[in-house]
Amino acid sequence: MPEQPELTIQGWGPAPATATEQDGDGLDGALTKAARRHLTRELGWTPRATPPVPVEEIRLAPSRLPEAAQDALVALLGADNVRTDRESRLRRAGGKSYLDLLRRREGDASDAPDAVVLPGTTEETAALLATCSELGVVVVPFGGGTSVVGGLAGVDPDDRPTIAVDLARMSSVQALDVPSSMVTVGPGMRGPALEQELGRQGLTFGHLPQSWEFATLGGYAATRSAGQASTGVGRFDDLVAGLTLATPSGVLELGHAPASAAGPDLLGLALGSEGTLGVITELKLRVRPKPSVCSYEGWSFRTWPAGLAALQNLARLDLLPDVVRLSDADETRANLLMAGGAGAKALRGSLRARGRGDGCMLVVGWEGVPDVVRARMRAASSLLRDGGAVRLGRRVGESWRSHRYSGPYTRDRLLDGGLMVETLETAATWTALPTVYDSVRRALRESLTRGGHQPLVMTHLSHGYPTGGSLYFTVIADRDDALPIQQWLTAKRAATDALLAAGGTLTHHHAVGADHRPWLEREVGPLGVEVLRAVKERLDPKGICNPGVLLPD
Ligand SMILES: Cc1cc2nc3c(=O)[nH]c(=O)nc-3n(C[C@H](O)[C@H](O)[C@H](O)COP(=O)(O)OP(=O)(O)OC[C@H]3O[C@@H](n4cnc5c(N)ncnc54)[C@H](O)[C@@H]3O)c2cc1C
Repeated sequence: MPEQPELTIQGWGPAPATATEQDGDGLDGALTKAARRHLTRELGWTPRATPPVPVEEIRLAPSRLPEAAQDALVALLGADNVRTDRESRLRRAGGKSYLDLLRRREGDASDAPDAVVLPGTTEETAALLATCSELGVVVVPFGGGTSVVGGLAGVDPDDRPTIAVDLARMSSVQALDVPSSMVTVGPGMRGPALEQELGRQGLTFGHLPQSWEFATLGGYAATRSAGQASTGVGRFDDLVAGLTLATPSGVLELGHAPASAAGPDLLGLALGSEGTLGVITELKLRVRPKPSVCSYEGWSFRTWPAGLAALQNLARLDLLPDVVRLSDADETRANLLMAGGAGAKALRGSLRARGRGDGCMLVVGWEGVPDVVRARMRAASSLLRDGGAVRLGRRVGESWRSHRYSGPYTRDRLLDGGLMVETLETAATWTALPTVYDSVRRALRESLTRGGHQPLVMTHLSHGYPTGGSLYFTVIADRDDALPIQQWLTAKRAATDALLAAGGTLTHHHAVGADHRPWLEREVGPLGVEVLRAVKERLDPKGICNPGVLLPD
């Protein structure tokens, strides 16, 4: 089993996230002077050190796992693979949403599992699920722990003991079928390790979400993730050729041939099942040759509607680049202020000189063989110019590419400095996108206005499709230190109601989890919920598989 770094308990990254106080306000230089000025002025925020409590002070209740149940699990998996120690339980407590981070930073680990178990094979996992079903022990599959929708909350209406099933022991490549461009992997494997193995054969998988360093392949399948290059390579669900799902009622092997007409697609039931039907124990994934050319560049539109119209036109003609990321004016300004340095200053100056203000930045990326990349770039560039865009060049594209995993590290520092920072996402048709954009921004601004100051709501469109795209909102506000959880819950409720009313989907790639499940019926209808419930009842009759997520109460 390859060693993979553990994710820190109270924030992001492999090292313990403790607030360092070099400049006295917890920010540790995470903001440029210009960005700091912008945030203090816009948000009415006073930078202040609000570090997390020391990890030793996080409150953890004693394990409720009965001794007989623990003995049964040890008999199945061996003592090393059944853990009830403090550190193992704390590391599997919840995910990495803003609410998760707030709780952990305040010293609350009430959502920690009673034990952590590590099965090594599909057979062991199936036996584990059957045993837990008999014993009435709730099972929460645990991949990388990067859920941002409360997917690991472990809430059980019957308050039964809960174990986290960590898939870390199943994290290697099991087979590589080069002629069929298919790799078989364990669900606990992470992207960097997979890319390293594939790279030796001149291959790549290419699924690159911002959580890439820590999230697992099983987690991507269970949540229907989308990576930054999904416009080109497809969503994670497009990349799954088959999988094995161990359930309390037996094992399902799904997806055999490259395509099939043998009835409805059961593979689709497992994708996005968020641990409610069982544990994904093996994945067959589509891979492709490593691109010989990767070309990233920046463009600028005068306005957000002009950018949307140009992307819609590219989508219609099947000319969307592999990576597409159009930032609105607020996100563009914030990114330029955050970038600092001579390059960003010069760029702002040049845009202003052309009378475009900061504009709306578009980052595009093309990958593949040189002739094809060149032809696609030429055709798309001509349409972007026709749509009013000016080319900013490769430096802008490469700068985005080299910083694309840094956001969550910066977020920890902003939380240390007294800010609220969270994201949410949706997708809508090209027709509905402008209304969804306006409605969600309005809802967030109205619900988070404090002391006459509105929050900063920054948006980008990424993940383009022929029929529409995904909108990703980042919200920054002065934190209400007295009621921080309530502050975000109010805003989240308002934004979710707004996006559904305007025609957006409940979630484009973060999944439903515990946080979105009250709205699932509005997305799939009452009959849709009943169908999902019926499937769960057949596969998991005792309701032990992650009961707190996906399906509404
Ligand atoms: C900073 C940050 C950036 C992010 N960026 C993106 C992004 O760009 N794109 C994106 O799509 N998502 C993103 N996410 C969300 C998150 O990374 C994804 O949802 C990811 O797919 C979760 O994978 P994981 O291995 O961490 O799963 P976990 O968080 O461990 O689990 C997520 C859910 O899946 C279930 N599960 C996990 N493994 C299995 C399994 N083997 N079998 C059955 N159920 C399982 C869990 O029970 C849980 O309900 C981001 C999250 C963070 C914190």
